[in-house]
Amino acid sequence: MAEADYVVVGAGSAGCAVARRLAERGASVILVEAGARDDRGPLKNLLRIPGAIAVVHSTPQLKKFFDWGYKSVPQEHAANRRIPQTRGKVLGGSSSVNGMLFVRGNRENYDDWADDGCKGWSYEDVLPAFKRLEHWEGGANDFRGAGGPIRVRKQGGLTEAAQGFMQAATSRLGVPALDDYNADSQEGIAPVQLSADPGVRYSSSKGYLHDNPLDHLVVLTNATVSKVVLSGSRATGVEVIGKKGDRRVIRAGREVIVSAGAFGSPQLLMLSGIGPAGHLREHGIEVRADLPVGDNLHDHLFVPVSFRMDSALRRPTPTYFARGLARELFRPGSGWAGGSQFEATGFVRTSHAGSVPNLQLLSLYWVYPIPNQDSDKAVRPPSTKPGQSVFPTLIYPESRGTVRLSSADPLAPPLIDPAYLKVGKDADVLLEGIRMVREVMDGVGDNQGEIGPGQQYSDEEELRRVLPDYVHSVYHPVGTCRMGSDERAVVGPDLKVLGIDGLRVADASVMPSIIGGNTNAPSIMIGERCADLIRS
Ligand SMILES: Cc1cc2nc3c(=O)[nH]c(=O)nc-3n(C[C@H](O)[C@H](O)[C@H](O)COP(=O)(O)OP(=O)(O)OC[C@H]3O[C@@H](n4cnc5c(N)ncnc54)[C@H](O)[C@@H]3O)c2cc1C
Repeated sequence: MAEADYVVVGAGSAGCAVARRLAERGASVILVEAGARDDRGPLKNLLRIPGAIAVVHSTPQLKKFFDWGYKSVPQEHAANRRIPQTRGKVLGGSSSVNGMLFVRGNRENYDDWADDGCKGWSYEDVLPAFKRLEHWEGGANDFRGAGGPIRVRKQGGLTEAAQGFMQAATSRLGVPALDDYNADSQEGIAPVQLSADPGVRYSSSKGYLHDNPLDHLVVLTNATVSKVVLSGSRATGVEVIGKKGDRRVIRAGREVIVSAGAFGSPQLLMLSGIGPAGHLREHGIEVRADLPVGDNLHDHLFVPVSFRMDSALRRPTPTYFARGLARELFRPGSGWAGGSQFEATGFVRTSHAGSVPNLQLLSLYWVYPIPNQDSDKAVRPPSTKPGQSVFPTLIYPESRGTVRLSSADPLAPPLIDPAYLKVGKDADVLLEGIRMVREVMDGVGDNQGEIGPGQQYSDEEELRRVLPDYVHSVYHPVGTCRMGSDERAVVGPDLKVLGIDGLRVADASVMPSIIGGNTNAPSIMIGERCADLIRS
């Protein structure tokens, strides 16, 4: 029987960081991942070349190799849509398939966590981990780190369309042009920062596993953990199902760390008897700890507002993409596919903002499918001519949903209900965001008019009526194994599962409330912090 000091479940953003940092201290570690390797095989370039990810996401035949394939349950307040819940199922997890935007969030987010029962997670507490995980192209300073595993740089070569958006947003919204939104203040507009080198995605697996491999960090792929093995109230290992359906147990001498993500972690805890007692009994699962696992699911939402602009340059056609990718294969980092499709971002205030900006704006050289990506009737791409989209993004949703088991079968997908737009204020913020984007982009550069949602929806009430069809998930689910100190908590501030020894959760699922920005860097930070906590 295989055994290690620590068994880490899930080689995603957080899991790679925890496993690496524990192994660096000399501990034996087995990292168990349900997906395949990302550094071998004929498809590896699709994950390495930054711009290739757009091809993966728009080609179902390719996406199925790297994605769990989840969809939400029908969303009552979002036109009953089953909205895709894309999650990386590959080494690196979602950091291998994401948009590479590197954003820490607002410093107040972490102070709020600390005030909400998460002692040790204030901004001052988490800053050292954020600095340690990165290699920032600008070098180390009071806020940024150098020499860490994840390379971070600004997107270069911005199109004129993006520059026009940035200038108009700063002047019309009265916010500063920022040099670094991951430094002292987030409020303003700036080029995006990417977890990438020119031509190379810096997923968690690339930074923590492949760049400087450690012999005593054993990585198992194509191995799905079906439950945490408990002896009384102590976790002693995990049960793993191999590619051919074979089952075996891997023992953990010291601890099991679950880093299976905001859907995988609650599902695995529930399969192991840790979750809402009534729900577990419905599925015939013996209750080991009655905890609110799977509650508090929340996610960011955006609405693409797209404009026809020749200055956005890129053409969403297969030939254009094939040429761009071919060029990257021979000269990495030399063309548009060596970077991201996202160009600029910003954090601004709607009338609903409290003490921090509550709307993220994101620009990319791309026109989005209309009305959405999951509709059978979607027009994709709506134009083969160049265009720019600006996303007003709801970063502090008030709606809360759940993750539940559909079955006690560990290979069955969980029931994911983000309850999008359940709280009316979430729609109000998005509608105001659309209005702001239209004001910013009015007459900018060579803007030839709005393609989507379209000027036919200029009336506010009309736009409110169709909004449920136009919202997209940013794929930032969090909160389902909430960290805290009260009855809402699943893990304590030390990330230990309450009532169970030798078991921690470390990934986006522990966030008590979502941060104001993209969630990859914070998830890696949680992995780093978990390793710190185990040491102390
Ligand atoms: C399409 C997309 C675009 C995104 N764009 C951005 C972006 O540009 N910037 C940003 O900051 N964030 C982005 N995100 C979000 C960000 O990537 C995630 O928040 C982050 O990766 C979450 O990290 P995690 O460690 O919680 O989970 P994950 O990285 O998802 O890792 C979980 C891992 O656990 C594995 N796993 C699950 N269950 C089991 C099991 N039972 N047994 C074994 N292994 C298991 C999974 O296969 C996966 O590898 C995006 C996400 C997606 C999907």
